[in-house]
Amino acid sequence: MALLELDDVSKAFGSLKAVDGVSFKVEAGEIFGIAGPNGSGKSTLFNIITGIPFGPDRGHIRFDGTAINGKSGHAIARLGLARTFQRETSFDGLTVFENALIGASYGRKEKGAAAAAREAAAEALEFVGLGSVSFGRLAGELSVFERKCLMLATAIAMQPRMLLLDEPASSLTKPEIETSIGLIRRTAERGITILLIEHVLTFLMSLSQHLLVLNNGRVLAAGEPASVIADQRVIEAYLGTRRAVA
Ligand SMILES: Nc1ncnc2c1ncn2[C@@H]1O[C@H](COP(=O)(O)OP(=O)(O)OP(=O)(O)O)[C@@H](O)[C@H]1O
Repeated sequence: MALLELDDVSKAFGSLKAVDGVSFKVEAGEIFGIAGPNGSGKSTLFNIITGIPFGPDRGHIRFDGTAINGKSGHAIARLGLARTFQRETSFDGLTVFENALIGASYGRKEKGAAAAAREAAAEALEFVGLGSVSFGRLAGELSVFERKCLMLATAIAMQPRMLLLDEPASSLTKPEIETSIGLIRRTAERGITILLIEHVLTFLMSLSQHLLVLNNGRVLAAGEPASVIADQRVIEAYLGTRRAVA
């Protein structure tokens, strides 16, 4: 059984069909990439999967067999589905550690939860390379790359089964993108299934086992990444020219 399954999912804003009859499955343990031109519906798709800030108008979404469409964002997160955002989001007036602790504390109610949350926050920050600045820096003082790492750490500290990453490479330099690729690969090696939206095609190609391309809210092509980017419809709609693929 797939970990995440979308069946004929749609979301409209007035007459604009932002996501239009999208179906796909993500298997446990894989990195599944989603590409598409600006405005093709990628972020809306993440919004309706996570219920933040809204669910789909129609269609079915199942996470590990449980129907999640119509559930609140909190309920979906508690099932083990975490996300990051396209823009770096953090509580800028709190320390790096306090930010990660918010993620780590989420939904924990067991005995010793506070200590376990602190341990999870510290481990996640160490994992993304922010261990040394946990207490000495406010989130608002971090660079764009560090803020993206903090978002990732906060999500990992929630100990999710699946992580939705919205354009993790945007605004990063080439060396930062390389570091980010390694980090996402190692996140998957922790057993976290990853659904990844990205514009940077090389980023998607080097990470994804499956690739899906959206255009005008619909699935244009899906499957093994090399064959998807060689698809003439994808080249025309998303990349513009054959040269852009190389
Ligand atoms: N809350 C909203 N209200 C109205 N229209 C919206 C809303 N959110 C998205 N849209 C529209 O839905 C379409 C899909 O937007 P979406 O942000 O999902 O695309 P995207 O593929 O993520 O684009 P980008 O790569 O530029 O982030 C766009 O036309 C956008 O303007």
